[in-house]
This record gives sequence, C-alpha cells and structure tokens, in this order.
Amino acid sequence: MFNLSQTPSIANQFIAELRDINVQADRMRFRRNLERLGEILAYEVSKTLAYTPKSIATPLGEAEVALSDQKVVLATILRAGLPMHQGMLHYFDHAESAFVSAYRKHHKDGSFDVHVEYISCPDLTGKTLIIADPMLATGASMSLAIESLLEHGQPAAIHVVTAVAATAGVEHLQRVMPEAHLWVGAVDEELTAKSYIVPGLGDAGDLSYGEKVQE
Ligand SMILES: O=P(O)(O)OC[C@H]1O[C@H](OP(=O)(O)OP(=O)(O)O)[C@H](O)[C@@H]1O
Ligand SMILES: O=c1cc[nH]c(=O)[nH]1
Ligand SMILES: [Mg+2]
Repeated sequence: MFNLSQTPSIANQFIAELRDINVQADRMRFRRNLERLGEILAYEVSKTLAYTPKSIATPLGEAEVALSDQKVVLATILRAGLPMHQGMLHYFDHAESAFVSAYRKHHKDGSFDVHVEYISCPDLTGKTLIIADPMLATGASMSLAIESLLEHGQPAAIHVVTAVAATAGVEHLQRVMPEAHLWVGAVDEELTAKSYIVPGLGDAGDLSYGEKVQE
C-alpha cells in the first residue's frame, strides 16, 4: 500500500483542509482539494506503468522521451468519487472512464446495505483500471464496485485510489481483492457504529454536493 502522508508534502495541506471543520464547509475548496489529491495520486500511479522510448520532433532536433502506451480506464463511484476522478482525468487525459453507483441505503435501525444500481464501463480487457473514491470505510462499496466492473473484462492491473482509508477497509480490500494495488492519502484507525471513519472528515458526498434526502 502507498500512503501519501508517510512522506510529508504539500498534499498534507490538502488533506488537512478536507478534514478541518472550519474549512471543509467551503464546498468548492473541498471538491478542489479532492481533485488535487486525484492529480497527485494519478502522478504516483503513473510511475507503475510501462514506458518505452519514443522520438519526439522538436523545432531544433529529436528528443528521446519514455512514454506509456498503456490503456488506462479511470473508474469512480457516484457520487463522492467525482472530484477525485476529475483530478485523475487532468493527468490521464486520454483515459476512458467508468462510473458505478454504489451507495449506502440506510435503514431505520441505523444499519445499511450497499447497492449497485448503475454502471457504465468500457471493455477492461488488458487495460489498467484505476478506481477512485475519497473514502474507504468498510470497503464494501469499493469491493462491490470492482466486482461489477470486472464483469466488463479482466484488466492487466487494478489500482484503488482513496483520500482517507480506515484500517478495516484496507484489510477488507486486501482480503477480497489481493490483486488490487492500494494508494491512500491517509489511514485512520477507527470506524463509528455507523461506519464513518474516525477522525476521517465526515460525509465526502454531502460535503462535495450537499446533503441528500435519505431514501
Ligand atoms: O467503504 P464503505 O463503508 O462502503 O463506505 C465508503 C463509501 O461511502 C461513501 O459514499 P456514500 O455511500 O456516502 O454515497 P455518496 O457518494 O452518494 O455520498 C464513499 O464515497 C464510499 O463510496
Ligand atoms: O467516513 C465516511 C465513511 C463513508 N463515507 C463517507 O463519506 N465518510
Ligand atoms: Mg455519502
């Protein structure tokens, strides 16, 4: 697992602002900070792709540059995943995109099930699949989303990118999807009884787009 916070960098500022109760209510800044983490983690994941030397014609000669031909599919989970997905698209600008709706359906007793009702996905065969979602709490949404995506072909590699992961979510994903590479902004130890990450940052979907009416 790659943990961005293990090496202090400007990314810590973005993660701090996402978490900070006095800053996170600024919805545009919250989405932009998720986008920025998407950009940074896209760059980190890009180091794992295969590169071959290519000759580039400049006005004054030929420059040799190592470039990647690897086909990338950027997937995300609606709705909180959209800003990180956009950040990743800023770097993988030729990538195809896949969208999955995995959401928590809450019951009156406080429990919830995760439902996948919508998926839009290109053929994944032989491609690099990078799936972004800011929160990996129990890991149920991510593992269900990946299961649904894998019905569209076997990718060459799977990368899971998240801003804040709970230890429980990391362990769940490593157990059910050991082939997936995990890239996180930070790891927190605890989950509440309602499976929110502690200290975490709250509800990433609501902070990005506003509170939704519980169905
Ligand atoms: O690891 P888990 O326990 O499954 O929780 C993580 C999920 O919860 C959030 O989405 P949410 O269900 O709140 O939907 P939203 O994007 O519409 O807010 C988050 O974006 C993940 O998809
Ligand atoms: O802490 C959490 C857990 C799940 N989803 C969120 O948005 N936040
Ligand atoms: Mg939410």
